[in-house]
Amino acid sequence: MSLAARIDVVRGSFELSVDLDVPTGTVLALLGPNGSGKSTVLGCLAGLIAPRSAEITVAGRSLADLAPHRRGIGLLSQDALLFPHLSAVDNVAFSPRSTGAGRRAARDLAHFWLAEVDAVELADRRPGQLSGGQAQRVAIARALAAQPDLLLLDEPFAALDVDAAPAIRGLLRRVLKTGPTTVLVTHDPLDALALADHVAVMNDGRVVERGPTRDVLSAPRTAFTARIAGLNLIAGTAVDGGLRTPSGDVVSGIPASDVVQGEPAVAVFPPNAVAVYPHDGEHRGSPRNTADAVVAALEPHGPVIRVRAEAGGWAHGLTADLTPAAVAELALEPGSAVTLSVKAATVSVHPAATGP
Ligand SMILES: Nc1ncnc2c1ncn2[C@@H]1O[C@H](COP(=O)(O)OP(=O)(O)OP(=O)(O)O)[C@@H](O)[C@H]1O
Repeated sequence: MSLAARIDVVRGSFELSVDLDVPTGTVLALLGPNGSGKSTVLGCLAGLIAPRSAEITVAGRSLADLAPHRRGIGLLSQDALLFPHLSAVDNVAFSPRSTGAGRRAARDLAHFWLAEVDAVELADRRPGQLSGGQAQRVAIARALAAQPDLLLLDEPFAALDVDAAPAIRGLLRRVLKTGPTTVLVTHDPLDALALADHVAVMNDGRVVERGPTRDVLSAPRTAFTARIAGLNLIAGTAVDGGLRTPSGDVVSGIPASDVVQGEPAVAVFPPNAVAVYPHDGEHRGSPRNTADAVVAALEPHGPVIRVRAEAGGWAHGLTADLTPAAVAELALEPGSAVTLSVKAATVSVHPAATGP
């Protein structure tokens, strides 16, 4: 059941215009910052937000003029939204019942889906007796028991605590392998990497980059996507063995096979590929990928400290991940003068995006 959608929406001063194609049985992640329009897209697909104009087809069936409950769409949001007065199994049985299944058949189906999400032992509990993670398991079973043609997931881990989220992510990964065509809204690139075949990166109501998840997130072609993916990105023009920035610096790296010299290109590397030295001139020996900079900010980032640098040339805005011990040893603080060094072997060079 493939999805093809072209959606135009106006909400106050916000205008959104996107088109999406999701092949049968695959997962598309809509990735983007707050307010980029991800939930608006889901709301239009589900029929909960009226677009200015929209063409939405699932398996060739046009949905745009159908009421929400006639669209064959399952929606899972951050909150499980179970019926509080029904047991878990009756919550799951509700959708097959409402599409005409007999009581017995609906219960059998509900037990099957509760087993699929490792929640059989929760069958007789009311939602008030479930943890957030348990309730979300039941909600996933309920969404899948309806056998939707299209499944919409709206930040399904956002309301879970850090211990529960990985288990539910793993569970969804398992059930979506053979599951319906799915659109997942998230602002977390990890969710996209774990669950989605393709990703569409949204900013300000537009898709700014799209493609296979791994390709987009490991080799972003726009600064915007690089920031979301947590990577450093330098734009310029491809030259032999790297790229030349607008200020004339050459950044050495390993060009991808589709890079054409003289064409716009981007150099991409992770923050842990950036070495930081005291600014003593010692490391100037390397002819390229070394730059003087000033520490602009230091922020904890999981187990490491992310250092953001300011510089006059190509190194402006770079981030480097250091251990707390290294930050202490270098006595880094905002304003510290440093030298940054990026090994060419860690820098990949790709063609720059030419548009969404
Ligand atoms: N009911 C509304 N009326 C007018 N504008 C709205 C309404 N709801 C949302 N918006 C605006 O639409 C834009 C997109 O919001 P949307 O919720 O789709 O973004 P999002 O990418 O899902 O963000 P988040 O990650 O914060 O959920 C925002 O600028 C928001 O202010």
